Parts: sequence; C-alpha cells; structure tokens
Amino acid sequence: MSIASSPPDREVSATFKLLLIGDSGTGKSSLLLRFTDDTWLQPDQTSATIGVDFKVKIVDVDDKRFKLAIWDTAGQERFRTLTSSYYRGAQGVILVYDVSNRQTFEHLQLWFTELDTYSSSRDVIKMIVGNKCDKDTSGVREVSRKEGEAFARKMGTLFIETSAKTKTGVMDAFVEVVRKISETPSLWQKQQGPRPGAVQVHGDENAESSGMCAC
Ligand SMILES: Nc1nc2c(ncn2[C@@H]2O[C@H](COP(=O)(O)OP(=O)(O)OP(=O)(O)O)[C@@H](O)[C@H]2O)c(=O)[nH]1
Repeated sequence: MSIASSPPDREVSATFKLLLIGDSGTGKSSLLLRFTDDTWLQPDQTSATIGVDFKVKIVDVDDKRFKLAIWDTAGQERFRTLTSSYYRGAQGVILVYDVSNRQTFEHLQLWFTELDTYSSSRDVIKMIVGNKCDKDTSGVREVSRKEGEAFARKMGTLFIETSAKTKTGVMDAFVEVVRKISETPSLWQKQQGPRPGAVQVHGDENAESSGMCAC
C-alpha cells in the first residue's frame, strides 16, 4: 500500500462519497475525526451526531489523488430523518460496530437491510469495521476478530478492526475502501466521466473479504 506524500498541485482523479453507518456510540464520529484531523476527543467531549455530519479530505492512494466527501450519520433512530438522501450516490459504505458491545455487531444485519433498501447501486463498496479494538487490553471484548471476519466473508465485504483512540487501522480502513472504489470504474466513471489512465488494478481481485487487524 502506498499513501504517498505527493506534490500539492497533483490533479484530483475523482471525488468519492463515503458513508459511515452503524449503531450509536460505535465510534463513527471518532473514526472520522481521527482520519480527517488526526484528533481524538476524550469521551466527555463527544456528543451524539444529530442528523448528519460531513467532512472532506484529499488522499493519495497508489499515486492517484482522490477527494473524499465523508458523511457521518447519526446512529440514533430519532435523528435519522433523511435516510435515502444519505445513501444516494455513495460509492463506499463503512458499517461500524463496537467490538466491546455484541448488540452493535448483531445489529449490522439491520444496517445491511437499510443499505439494500436505500443504496442506489448494488456494487457499492462495503467495509465492516470492528472499532474500539484497543479495549482488548481491558478484557471487555465481546466480538472476536474471527467472528467479525466470518460475518464479513458471508456478506461479501471488506473487514478491518480499528481503534479511533490509538489510530490502529483507521487510515488502512479508508484507504482500502478508496482503493476498491478506484478499481470499480462502473461505480464512478459514469458520474465523473472517464479519465484516461485514472484506474489501476491492484491486489487480489478474487478476495471478497480482506481481513486486516493491526491490534
Ligand atoms: N476505547 C475507545 N473508545 C472509543 C473509540 N471510538 C470512539 N470511542 C468512544 O465511544 C463513544 C462514542 O463515540 P462516537 O464517535 O460519538 O460514536 P458515534 O458512532 O459517532 O455515535 P452517534 O453519533 O450517536 O451515532 C465516545 O465516548 C468515544 O470517546 C475507540 O476506538 N476506542
């Protein structure tokens, strides 16, 4: 994987819309803040997302520059009023659960149902993220990495464990989703127009689930 620091004037190859979904409290906003600003807020400084939050970040992946518009949605049902518009035009969806809270893992099935209902594309790139893997050290894990991987394999998605607190896996999660989208031109070239040479194929095309965990 190359996340090169590159010349500031490099042209953006494409803009991708990514979405973070999952139960309230799984750490979606914390993951986004870690990824975009490399910042971690103490638990008493965080608050539940109301409706939707939104951040833009430029990333360089495999010598290409991409602009990411990342939507952070509220996990709490009462704040979820604009559901179908979240999903419209998204090329990548990150489904987050908390490895120390089994219910958030079991609810993923409901999030997949919502995704199937509202997503405009069957080909949208999906990644399951088991967040808070730093809690391993305090012995409060309720979902093993193997279980997470097996579920991702069953659903045909990418998989990674992360910690927004320690940074573990956060960059890898977003980069892997961007790479997969860039390898699936049907997802984005219609909207943005083909750019000669904009897409390169990397990695194992047959791998449905890429289990990664640096925990
Ligand atoms: N230990 C640990 N705590 C985390 C991690 N990520 C988030 N948290 C904590 O989990 C709580 C919820 O985090 P948020 O980022 O607000 O969760 P959210 O999924 O955005 O919640 P909603 O906005 O309600 O959907 C906060 O107290 C965070 O500090 C992590 O990787 N490790």
